[in-house]
Amino acid sequence: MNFIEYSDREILMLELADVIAGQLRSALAQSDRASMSVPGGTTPGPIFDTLSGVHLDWDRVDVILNDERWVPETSDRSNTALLKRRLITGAASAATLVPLYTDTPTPEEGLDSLMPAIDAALPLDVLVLGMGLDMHTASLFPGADQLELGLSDAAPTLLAMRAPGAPEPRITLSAKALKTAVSTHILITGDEKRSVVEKAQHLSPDEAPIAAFLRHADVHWAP
Ligand SMILES: O=C(O)[C@H](O)[C@@H](O)[C@H](O)[C@H](O)COP(=O)(O)O
Repeated sequence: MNFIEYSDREILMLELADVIAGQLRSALAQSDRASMSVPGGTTPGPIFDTLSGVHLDWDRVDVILNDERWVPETSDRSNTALLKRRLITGAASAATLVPLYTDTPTPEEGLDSLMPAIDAALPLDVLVLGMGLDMHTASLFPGADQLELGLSDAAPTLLAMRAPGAPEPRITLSAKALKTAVSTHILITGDEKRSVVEKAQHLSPDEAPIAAFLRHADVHWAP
């Protein structure tokens, strides 16, 4: 992994937003459309705030979550609601948010209707991943029911995922779909996540799913 250390979180978020904007611009210079996949959770909000104000041809950009909790947008656990509030707004409101949730009781029932639009937006130009202290990324959790398939070369683009560490059922892009990205950034903060990512380098993806992405990733860290 290429580990990049910043003096504080504010600088990390501003600089990474700038890098991502540059990579989207280059992709748009070479192609009609560009695509980016981003995590939900608590860490990336400030990057979304900055990116949403950046001027680029957002109407040619597809944005896809890495994963979603199977909850409606009214829930404060909804990653879709987070993106609508903090990324798909301002200048970036012209971007297309490719849905990763539909109103069915289970993610398994939503897969078939969501998959075609995600497939159409692949391969990814830019991938941003988060990481949990249990070494999960996207909803590829250690011990998850579909982890083996989610990490395999035979994986479909999307999978439903249930895991002891996840409070609700999830839907996630597979490692194979996420790895289509030209550029991969892993965004982590705090001392605990730094030691976890260092440890993950020496583990296999079935123990530490983040390890599936480390080799070709820039890992961005601030205390
Ligand atoms: O929906 C999610 O939970 C995410 O996509 C997930 O993979 C997240 O990136 C990590 O859990 C880190 O989350 P924090 O940033 O909240 O620590």
